[in-house]
Amino acid sequence: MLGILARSALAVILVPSAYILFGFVYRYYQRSLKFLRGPPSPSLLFGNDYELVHQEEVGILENKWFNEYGTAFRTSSCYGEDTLVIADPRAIQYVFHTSSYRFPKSIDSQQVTKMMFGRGIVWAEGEMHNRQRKALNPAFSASQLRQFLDLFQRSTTRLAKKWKQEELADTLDSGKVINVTHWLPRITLDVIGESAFNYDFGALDGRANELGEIFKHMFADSRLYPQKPLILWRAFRRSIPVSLGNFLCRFPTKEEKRFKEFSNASKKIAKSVFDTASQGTNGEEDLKGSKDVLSVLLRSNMTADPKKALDEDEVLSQMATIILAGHETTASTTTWILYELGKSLKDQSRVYEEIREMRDRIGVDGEPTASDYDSMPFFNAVIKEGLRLHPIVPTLLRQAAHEDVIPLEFPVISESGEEMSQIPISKGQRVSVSISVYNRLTQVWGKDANEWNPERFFHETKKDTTLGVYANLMTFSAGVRACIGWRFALMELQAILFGLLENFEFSPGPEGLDDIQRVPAGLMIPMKKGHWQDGIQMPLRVRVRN
Ligand code: HEM
Repeated sequence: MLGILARSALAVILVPSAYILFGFVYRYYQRSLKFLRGPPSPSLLFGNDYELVHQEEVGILENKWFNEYGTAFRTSSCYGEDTLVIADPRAIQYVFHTSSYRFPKSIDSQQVTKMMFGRGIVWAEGEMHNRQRKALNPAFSASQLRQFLDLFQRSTTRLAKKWKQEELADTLDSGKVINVTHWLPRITLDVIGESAFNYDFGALDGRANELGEIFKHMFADSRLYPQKPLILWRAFRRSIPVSLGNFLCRFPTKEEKRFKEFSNASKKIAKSVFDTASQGTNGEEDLKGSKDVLSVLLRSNMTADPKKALDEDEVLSQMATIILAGHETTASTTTWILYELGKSLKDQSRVYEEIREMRDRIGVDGEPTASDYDSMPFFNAVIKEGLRLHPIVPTLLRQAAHEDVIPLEFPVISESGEEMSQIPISKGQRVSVSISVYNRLTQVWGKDANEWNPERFFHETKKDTTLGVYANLMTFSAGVRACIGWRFALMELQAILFGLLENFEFSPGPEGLDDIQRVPAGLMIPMKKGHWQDGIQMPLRVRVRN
């Protein structure tokens, strides 16, 4: 009996150890990028992974390494795996535009996105992704989005009113320091509730709701500075056969349970709206007047070839996806733009001048149209510059579906001193695409690429390689799975920024803004140096304009 137990225990220890050892050897010889230069690996077990996810601010290490090794280099990952890190424009164009689905998301990204969003568009790959994207496209067309403009403007007016009546009532002249990250996600959550499925989260009114509670600090609590065992566990799950790794995802870690809770809660809300919408007796007729994303999706689903229509779980997963992808992203981007304008009062005044001119043109009670916003040159240059310097998804992970050769615009020097203008990779190679570094490449954006300078968009030179969906930036990603909501986000940013900057002036509080850090938590979130226990922070002095 003891013999059987001892042998079983030995097997439990030996089989995974042998597997890990085999993985080390296999990866070392088969998927090696040792011909490329890169930083030394500080640990056999963790490679550079631990220091990368524990850096104080997003991109510090990557920037240092790009300066040292060029726009493509190698880092070591857990268990001896090599990762190819790229910020080279042609390489990114090849991976995202040219190769279509040949560089799917890495296994670990897929595992985490499934926990967060279910079987929705962010998780789907290949043909399934193509089918889901086609079903969602009509809901994000330019004409459809123009109908949301009034919602963006109404919500901004409500926030401005709230600040004037509650936060700033007794401080009309001097203003008051407000943590804007407390407010902006509330307005974007309300906007996404109404635009995605005609649902009132009541976040701006401070109404408690299950989703809001789960979401509070979700990224900071679950993705910020993961402990060593968690890093090893995730790396183990991605390096075993996919079906086994996916099976292990049924036993989520404490952090991952938050993602699952979020996904379940948002699907629960979407389900009630979905049931009401799909129980209408007249089907398509009942949905005709509704312009929210869910109604448009259900309408296109009813007319689609049944083989291509989305099933109920897929529809609900899209809603969970849109709630998350569509609210925190826009709120954070607005936060970073206000931060930059708080530091550069000269630029803020210039934007305000444009707003005043627009106000004179449209009258006191008028609201700008989409083309009015687009006609404000400096205002839009500020938005582009904010998106460039602060891409809130700083890195995307991909994995080669086949053996391949990635071309480079800026050749790199190999370990043996040769110039390389392309990089051969094996099937399964992990590729980490650094959006934050590409967006600051001096070769693309000029010598002052690390500085805030919206003017650069007035003197743009033709780029050798064009990328992304907007302003040659990678902030909304690129290619077949670029952000489907980029036009939505842009219009929402324009409406919120116009409304807030017309009513308020933003400046640094007494403690200044030097301590604000861009903390890596999957998304790039602002926190105060030495005050991480206080959560997400962007304290700005807000003064009502006379
Ligand atoms: C400033 C705001 C935003 C930024 C910076 C942003 C950024 C991104 C990025 C980088 C991706 C690619 C993710 C990946 O490949 O893993 C993405 C995808 C996506 N985004 Fe956005 N996003 C923003 C706003 C929005 C909004 C407002 C919505 C919806 C209302 C939205 C919906 C989506 C969806 C559904 C995808 C998945 C697309 C696909 O895989 O085909 N995003 N976004």
